[in-house]
Amino acid sequence: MGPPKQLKRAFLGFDLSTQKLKAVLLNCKLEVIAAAEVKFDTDLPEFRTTGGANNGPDKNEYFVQPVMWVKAMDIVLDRLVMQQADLSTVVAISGSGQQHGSLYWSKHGIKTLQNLNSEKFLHAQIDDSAFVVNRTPIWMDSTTTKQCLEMEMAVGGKHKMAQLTGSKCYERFTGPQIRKIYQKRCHAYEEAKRISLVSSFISSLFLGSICPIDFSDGSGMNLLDIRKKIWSKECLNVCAPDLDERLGVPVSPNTVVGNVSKYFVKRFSFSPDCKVIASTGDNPSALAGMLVNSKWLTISLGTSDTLMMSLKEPLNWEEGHVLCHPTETEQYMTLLCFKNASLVREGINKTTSGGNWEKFNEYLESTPRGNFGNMAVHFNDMEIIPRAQGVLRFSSPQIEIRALIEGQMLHHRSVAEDLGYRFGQETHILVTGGASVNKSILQTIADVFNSPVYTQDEGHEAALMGAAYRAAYALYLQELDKTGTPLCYRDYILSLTTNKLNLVCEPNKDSEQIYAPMLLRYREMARILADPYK
Ligand SMILES: Nc1ncnc2c1ncn2[C@@H]1O[C@H](COP(=O)(O)OP(=O)(O)O)[C@@H](O)[C@H]1O
Ligand SMILES: O=C(CO)[C@@H](O)[C@H](O)COP(=O)(O)O
Repeated sequence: MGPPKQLKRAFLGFDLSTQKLKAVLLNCKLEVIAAAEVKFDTDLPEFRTTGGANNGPDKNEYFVQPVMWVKAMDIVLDRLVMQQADLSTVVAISGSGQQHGSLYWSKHGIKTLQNLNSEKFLHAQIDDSAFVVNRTPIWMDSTTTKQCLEMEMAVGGKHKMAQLTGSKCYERFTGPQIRKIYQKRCHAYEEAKRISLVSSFISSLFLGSICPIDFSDGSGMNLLDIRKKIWSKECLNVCAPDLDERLGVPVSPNTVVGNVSKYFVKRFSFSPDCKVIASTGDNPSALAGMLVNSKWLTISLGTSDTLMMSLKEPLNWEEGHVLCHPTETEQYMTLLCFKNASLVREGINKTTSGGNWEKFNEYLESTPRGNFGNMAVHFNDMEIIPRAQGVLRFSSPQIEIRALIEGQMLHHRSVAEDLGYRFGQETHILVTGGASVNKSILQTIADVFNSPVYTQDEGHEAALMGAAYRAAYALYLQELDKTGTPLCYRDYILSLTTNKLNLVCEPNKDSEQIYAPMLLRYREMARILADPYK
């Protein structure tokens, strides 16, 4: 006799971020029982990505062929099966997707998705013909300045846009990107029957039909009224015609959107009762995976560096983003995103240390905090806040590396402080993402922010864990006796698992003394580089 049925329940989470597709299978105690990943640059070289993206012919143009993500899903599922993962025990699936990217489904693509043949790979069916745009814009793209201005002007200015949607128009946000496609490729826009975000695309694959967009990731589009949680008619009208029918109705991130499609039942032995939950953006998902209260500052060092906090009420920020919260659905979260992040660190690691992070850290640690006042700027790509491009470098590897890491963290702190954040010993910072394994970088964060830095014990990134946790919670809500009062997300997840936090670094005593004057100088440097237009 096997274990009782209840104990065999498993939750499956995906994270389709910039550089990889990751999958994790959790048991009923939310312990990891299998995990797999597909790295786009090396596992799918035929798509010729660098850091998960393709460069377009225009300056600051970035795209991805959506079939790469479909193929990655075939491979990651096979890799889970190769680890003997029993997918028949999965009771709920959810995902986390890089934010803002959009996929444009053809009529044929939607029909194919609804009638998948389980004898074949997904990518052999959901191929180029499933999408009317095969160079799908991703978050790194910043070629929509014109569309941003047009949209802001039409709704009454950038403050009005920010008040309504949580952000002024940003080039990578989906609304301006959709408008650009409508203007430049009008025929393709007309042929697009539905538009998915990367997150809702993940759930669509499992559902076998187009899945709605959730409020939280939907807040990264400049199209959603974040207070009413419906598409803003004003924004839709200034973006592109008949957009509401292409987007569908937005839903709560806790929504059970349906059962897994027959394709997965036949090909991977999923139970026909397995539920598909709306997926969300990777930053909201990271916040869901971190399980800390609203007093914590959370930082993700993925391809982008992001700073996030939970919020009870929306703020009216001039810069940065306010999104609907992914788990406390009446609440909000703040997000600051910096584009020149891991890929810049990786580039400098290659040129100074032959790609060896240990050597990189030796250089970093061989220089004193404050680096004799030397601070670098590495806005290789157009930075998001401020909108600035330009580089200031140093010749010795020791000075160069400390100037880079301190410069990046000073930049993050100065932008956050300009928006009203305050940091100090009472602030607690939890860090996740690929670069969070690097203790020397974490020590620099502790010093520059003058705050203790923690990591989670999971061994897997928060965005990925957040996807599987959210699947478990949405199912709990659905299964709950209608008369019962549900636990909130955090209490429910913490009733099944503990949040093991490791204190990794504490700030040195003289941190504030060293970095306060550097912060002032850094602000000035970033201001000089900032594009005068915005
Ligand atoms: N030891 C390390 N030190 C610093 N950065 C690292 C280290 N290991 C991995 N990284 C960085 O992590 C990044 C990938 O992070 P990840 O969170 O997986 O990205 P994403 O989720 O955006 O695909 C890489 O670009 C790499 O530079
Ligand atoms: O644009 C944003 C957030 O607004 C990025 O943070 C993307 O969501 C990509 O995330 P990572 O791949 O860096 O995690």
